[in-house]
This record gives sequence, C-alpha cells and structure tokens, in this order.
Amino acid sequence: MHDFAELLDRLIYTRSRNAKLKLIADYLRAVPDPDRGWTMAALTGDIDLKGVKSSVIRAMIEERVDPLLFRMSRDFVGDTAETVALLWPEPDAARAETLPGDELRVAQVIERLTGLTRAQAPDILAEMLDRLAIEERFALLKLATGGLRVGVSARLAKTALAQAFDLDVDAVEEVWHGLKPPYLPLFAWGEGHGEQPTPADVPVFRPFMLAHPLEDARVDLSDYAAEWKWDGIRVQIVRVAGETRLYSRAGDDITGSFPDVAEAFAIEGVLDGELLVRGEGQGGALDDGGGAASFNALQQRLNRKTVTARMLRESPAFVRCYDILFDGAQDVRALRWEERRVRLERFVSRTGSDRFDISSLIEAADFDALAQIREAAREGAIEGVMLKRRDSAYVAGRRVGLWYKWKRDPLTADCVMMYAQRGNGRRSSFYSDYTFGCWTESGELLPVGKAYSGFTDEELKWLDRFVRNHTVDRFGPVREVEKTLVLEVAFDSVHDSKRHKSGLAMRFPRISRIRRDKPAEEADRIDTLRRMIV
Ligand SMILES: Nc1ncnc2c1ncn2[C@@H]1O[C@H](COP(=O)(O)OP(=O)(O)OP(=O)(O)O)[C@@H](O)[C@H]1O
Repeated sequence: MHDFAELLDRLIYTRSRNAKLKLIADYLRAVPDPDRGWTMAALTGDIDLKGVKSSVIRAMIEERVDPLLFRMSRDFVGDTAETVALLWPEPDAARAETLPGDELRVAQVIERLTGLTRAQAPDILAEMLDRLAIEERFALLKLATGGLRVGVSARLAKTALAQAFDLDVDAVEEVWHGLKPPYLPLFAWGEGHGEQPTPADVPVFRPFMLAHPLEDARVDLSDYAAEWKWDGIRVQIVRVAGETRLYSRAGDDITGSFPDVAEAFAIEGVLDGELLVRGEGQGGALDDGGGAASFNALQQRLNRKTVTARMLRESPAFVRCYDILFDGAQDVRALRWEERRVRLERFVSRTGSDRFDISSLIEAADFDALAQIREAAREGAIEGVMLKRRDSAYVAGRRVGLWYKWKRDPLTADCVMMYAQRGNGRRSSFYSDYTFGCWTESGELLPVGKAYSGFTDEELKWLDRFVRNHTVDRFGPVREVEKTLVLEVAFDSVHDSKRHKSGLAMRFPRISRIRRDKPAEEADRIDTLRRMIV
C-alpha cells in the first residue's frame, strides 16, 4: 500500500496535467502486477466499491477513537477519512500478535473491499487499519468510502498508461473494455511480452467521435454535411458473434434498459446513433423517419433498472443512426465520412426493423440558409445542428475541424430568486445555488428551477451578499430570500415535471443575467413558460 498511498498523496498536491501523467506513468512502470492493475481500476472507477457508509465509520470510531476528540478534529481537518486515519491508534501488543506480519498490498485491499458486506465492514476495515501506516490508512479509507477524488479522470489514467508503455491511447481505450482488472494482458502487451489483446470476438465498446462547439465560426457546406442534433442519448450498438450490446456515451452497458432495441438488431456490425423514444401523439412531427418524443420521455426509461412491459409498449425506443464503425467484421473507421454514410444507409435498410432509422441530412443552399433552418426548428427532439467534415475518418475523441455542434440559441425567462444554498468545494462559503420562480395567474410565486452557474466571480460575490442581506427565513442550510431580485435564466427546454410545485422544470438552466433593473412583479409568468413546451 505504500506506493499507492504515496501516489495518491502526490496526485492531490499536483495541479499540472503533465505532472499527473508522469506520476502515474512512473508508478505503473515501477509497481508489479497485479497491484498496478488494481490501481488503474481504482483511478478509472472501473471497480464497484460500494462505499462504506459513514455509519460504519462512526461505529468503528466509537470503538477505537475518542468520539469527542474525533468531532473536534474533524471540524479542523475537514474530512472524515483523513480524520480517522490520523486518530486511529496503534494496535496494542495483544492485538498486534493476532495480525498477519506480511505487508498489505493494494491488490489485496481492493479485492477485499469489493466483496465487503455491511456486517463484515467494521472488523475487516479495523484489521486493515491496524496493519497500515498513517498515510496508507488514509488511502484505504478513501478507497473504502468510494471516491479517490485526486483530480484524475479515467481518460487521464489511460493516457498515463499509454505513455508508460509507449502505446497509443485510443488502442488502450479499445482493449480496455474487453478486459477486467487487473488487466494482465494489457500490461504484458505494454511490456512487450504479450500480444495486443483483441476485442474481435466480444462485443466491446469503441470510444466515440465527439464534437466541438461551432461558436462564431462559419463553415463551407461543400466541405461539411449538416444533420440535426437529436436530443436523445448517444448509443453505440455492437453486434458480434450473435450477441448485441448497447453502450452509452460513457461506455456503460445499457442493454438491460433497452431490450426492445437490442433484440431488433440482428446484423453483425457497430453503429453510432442517438437513442430516442417515440412519444405519444408525436409520430410524424418530423418528416424523416417518424417523430421522436422530447428528452423528458426518454428519461422515464433511462433510469430504470428493470423495464416493465407497459414502458416497452408506451415508450418504444429506437435508434436514429448517424455513423458506422464496423460493417460486418470489417473496421470501416478509416473510410471517409461520405463512404461510411453510403455503408450506413445500406446497413440500416438491411436491418428490416423500424427500431432503426437514419439521421437525415439537412439540405441547405449555403451557411446562411442553414442558420435560418436551424432557428426555425422547434421540434422537441431537436437540439440544434451537427456539422461533419465530409472527408474525415471516424476518430475517437474531439478533434478540431471534424465534427461541430451548433446548438439552437437557448430560451430565456425572467425569474425571481426565492431560495439560496451554499455551493460545494471552492464555493462552500458562498450562497451560490439559487432556486427561482415565476408568477401564477393569481400572483403567487412558484419555483420553476434551480441554477448554480452562468455568473462571474464578481457576480457571485454580489449574489452572495444579496442573499445574506435579504434573508427572511432559514430552513436548515436553505435561506429564503426577499422576493425582489430578477434573474434572467437561460435554458435549453422546458417540460412538465412533478419536481416543482409549478409543474414545470427547465433543462440545463443557468443564470444569464442579473436584472437589477427589473421589478420583481414584471418577471415572467408560468403560462409564458408553459407555452415554450414543445
Ligand atoms: N446527428 C448527430 N450526430 C452526432 N451526434 C449527435 C447527433 N445528434 C445528436 N448528437 C449528440 O450530440 C453529441 C455531440 O456533442 P459532443 O460530441 O460534444 O458530445 P457531448 O459532450 O455528449 O455533448 P452535448 O452534451 O452537447 O450533447 C453527441 O454525443 C450525441 O449524443
């Protein structure tokens, strides 16, 4: 555990991406299997550490640490895991006798934590804490409480691994999903005494091609094809050796939530597209391939572990396909977009199922005409326009100049601030999360959303002061404020929701302006928002 604890400690105090990469790469070269593989699993979040509940930690503390001392120190240290690590007493001689003498390795620690039940947790954690030095205890408790929080993303960890062994990061990404921790074949390949692991006979995820925002740029439509940006969820459909799997944007396997789509996909290959549901009464709203319901309808299906027969009947899912990565067993990612598009059309028509259609191309004479078409599109399932370079290969990640997303201008409404809460982390001393409302017909203010972004640091200070000086009541951490401040809120769409008393909720709300000039009575009415539902 020593090297692992030292790595975490250094990562916490390192800001620079390059320095982080080097720390992890050096570690991976120096530490043997299977420890380095388990460390990668911890850094990438590839293991299911359930997270030991704080009640378990509290019970352990009561047995071994003075509770009063713990409470005082916790306020000072600010982190439960760190406080326990600091205060954990050395085992007494009798206890020390019962402990195994050998060093506890990170692989053992993680393996034991992944199988941990609630009842076993206090004894097993106490035994491990007794065997570790102080910095290592901190590392153990971070693992046990389910979050390393050392500022390393899965992608950064994989990039470090690629650098450590001089591999291509996208190749690492690709084999990664076919392997399980501690990824022994991957390290063997990296060190040159093993073949590149092949994902050919398992339906694995391939990293998605992503887009840059278009911002104020213009493109020439003879170089770029335009498509609608559908407001669903990104999906990769993979079929190999008679097995179909669906993967989300993050590479999670979501086949279980969409069995209707998976069952309908019977041809070998890998497609990229947007998962949508057909909403009631929305069929035919668009003239290409039938209508799609807005994101809200899709969300009903997204978060369910088990899908009921009723959901399958009322909200059938389908995929609007926009790219092809494998045509049968043939990898077509290196082909130009135009050629892939021809293959895609052929592939989709061969599926013979209405669960798959093609994201049609937008015909526009030139860029200005496209801009007009984009502004006029108000269908719920359309979020804007995508622009794709006609001659580009399918490459993982975000590359300048290949794919652009050009979202529709956001909607805005003038709302009145109602409640405020403190933020997290750097913002924990500021009232930075605001709930705001709009007026009903009868002059009552009802909440319609909550936002905590869109303002500058200066504005945040101003808003924080406003909250503190205009508090009328407090409920735990929440302050109710005088209903006088108008906030202009930008949002992507609005939909029916039970979350707020107003019956409405906004998608991606952010504060676009503080309207000190506008009297609260003149803020928008709920009816006005309701009319924006598509
Ligand atoms: N026709 C389309 N072609 C490509 N992507 C599309 C299309 N329609 C909708 N999308 C969605 O747009 C996203 C493109 O933006 P980006 O690559 O930046 O991903 P993102 O980070 O998920 O973006 P966002 O949150 O803006 O949708 C894709 O991930 C995909 O889900």
